[in-house]
Amino acid sequence: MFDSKTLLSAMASIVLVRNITNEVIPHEILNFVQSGLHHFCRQFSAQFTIVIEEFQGMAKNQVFEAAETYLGTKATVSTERVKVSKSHDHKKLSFNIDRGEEVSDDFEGIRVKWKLICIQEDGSRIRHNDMYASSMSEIRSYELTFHKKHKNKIIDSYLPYVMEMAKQIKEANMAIKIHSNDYGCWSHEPVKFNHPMSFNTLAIDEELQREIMNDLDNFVKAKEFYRRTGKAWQRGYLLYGPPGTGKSSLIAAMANYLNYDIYDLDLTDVQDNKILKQLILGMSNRSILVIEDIDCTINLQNREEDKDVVDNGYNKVTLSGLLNAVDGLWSCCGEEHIIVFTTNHKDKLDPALLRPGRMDKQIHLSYCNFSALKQLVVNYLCITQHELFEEIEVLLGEVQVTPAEIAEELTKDCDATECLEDLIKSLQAKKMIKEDINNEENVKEEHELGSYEEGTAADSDTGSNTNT
Ligand SMILES: Nc1ncnc2c1ncn2[C@@H]1O[C@H](COP(=O)(O)OP(=O)(O)OP(=O)(O)O)[C@@H](O)[C@H]1O
Repeated sequence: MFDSKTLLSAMASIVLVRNITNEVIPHEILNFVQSGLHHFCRQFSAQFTIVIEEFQGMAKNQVFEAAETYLGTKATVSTERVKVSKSHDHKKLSFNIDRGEEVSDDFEGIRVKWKLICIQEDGSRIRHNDMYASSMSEIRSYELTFHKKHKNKIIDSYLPYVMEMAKQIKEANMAIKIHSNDYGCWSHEPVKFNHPMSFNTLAIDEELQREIMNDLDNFVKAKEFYRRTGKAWQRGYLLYGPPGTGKSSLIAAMANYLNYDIYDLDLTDVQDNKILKQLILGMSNRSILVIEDIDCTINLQNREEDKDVVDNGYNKVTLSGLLNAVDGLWSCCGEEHIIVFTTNHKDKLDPALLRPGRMDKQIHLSYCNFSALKQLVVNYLCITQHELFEEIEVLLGEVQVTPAEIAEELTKDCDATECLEDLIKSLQAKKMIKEDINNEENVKEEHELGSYEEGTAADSDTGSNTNT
């Protein structure tokens, strides 16, 4: 056996020979010999390697980007070293494999190996502990290695799978943004959408909630359906109901559920139809266009008035312009668009806006029922049961109260019982007002009826007199 001295001197000799070789033999010749050797060995190898470089000319290689994202989810499992980062735009931490690290993955029973290779422009490899390697001059690539016999499967199925998975991971990790329009274009710096409303906290009828969620699920999966039927991949929703019944809250829950950006369009700030079209074209895929209080938006009530609108030179967006932008030829330029109109007065809208195909789903958000109340109590008071529930349920059947009004009562700074007692008092007060109004109306009706009867009695008296 070797003693440690012999071993040390052997290693020192190897290093010396390597250094001398590196210095005496020019770099180009060394590279040539190395690659020749690799080529020779590859002929006898059962392995096949695909190289995925970071850049394709000046442009980023999308396969590299996808691999980077996809491998981030594998890195924490199968490597000993990972890089971690988080950008402002991301919801969660991102993991990446480090230089020279290897990650294995299994696809339909095939084992593949990924390795991140970093090479400096002079051709030397950078390892993860190369502290002084300049990142500016490094050329990165992934090597994907697997058994030769799986070549077709990896190219035809595995790589597309990696691309698709990366897309999904990216979309799920992107923070939602809310965009607003200003001077004819979307703001350059959209705001991070931090609205916490979700379908778990939204207080609406359970059945309605299930229906909406199913509708959204089906929409997201329906790419092939829209392609087959020749329709733009978009869906229109009309949310209508009194103020404070949760129209904006539902939009927030939809955006959070789908992880879609929101484009909040203020039509009063859009100068004409052309700009409106540009704004809609400027939306990204997988997003929700929101036009709130459509009934209050000037000049949109009636298509007949379009001519006057153009003439008055003030706000030139017309109903036809809006309808064209939303479902005309240009609407097909984007994908996965949801368009939401809200109104407190559905009856004021032009029927053209409501026709099937434009507003695929019309959702009535109404006053609070008992199931919605229970959700609000869970949200605000963190309780699911209370002895006062029975009384509240009866009162909710007798008065109309919006979720917003109830939320206000439940956010008062007191304990659960006090809050519910206050809520009962406010419901009783509403009930009394309603009864007073009803009484007044009854008295008025009786009075009118009395006058009418007196009048007809007088008429018939006169009539009989005349007849006689
Ligand atoms: N269905 C609901 N579930 C939970 N909270 C609700 C609901 N409806 C209203 N709220 C509460 O009331 C507030 C106002 O509701 P929201 O803005 O969603 O109503 P809206 O119907 O859009 O009103 P408006 O027509 O005035 O725009 C919300 O911030 C939320 O706190």
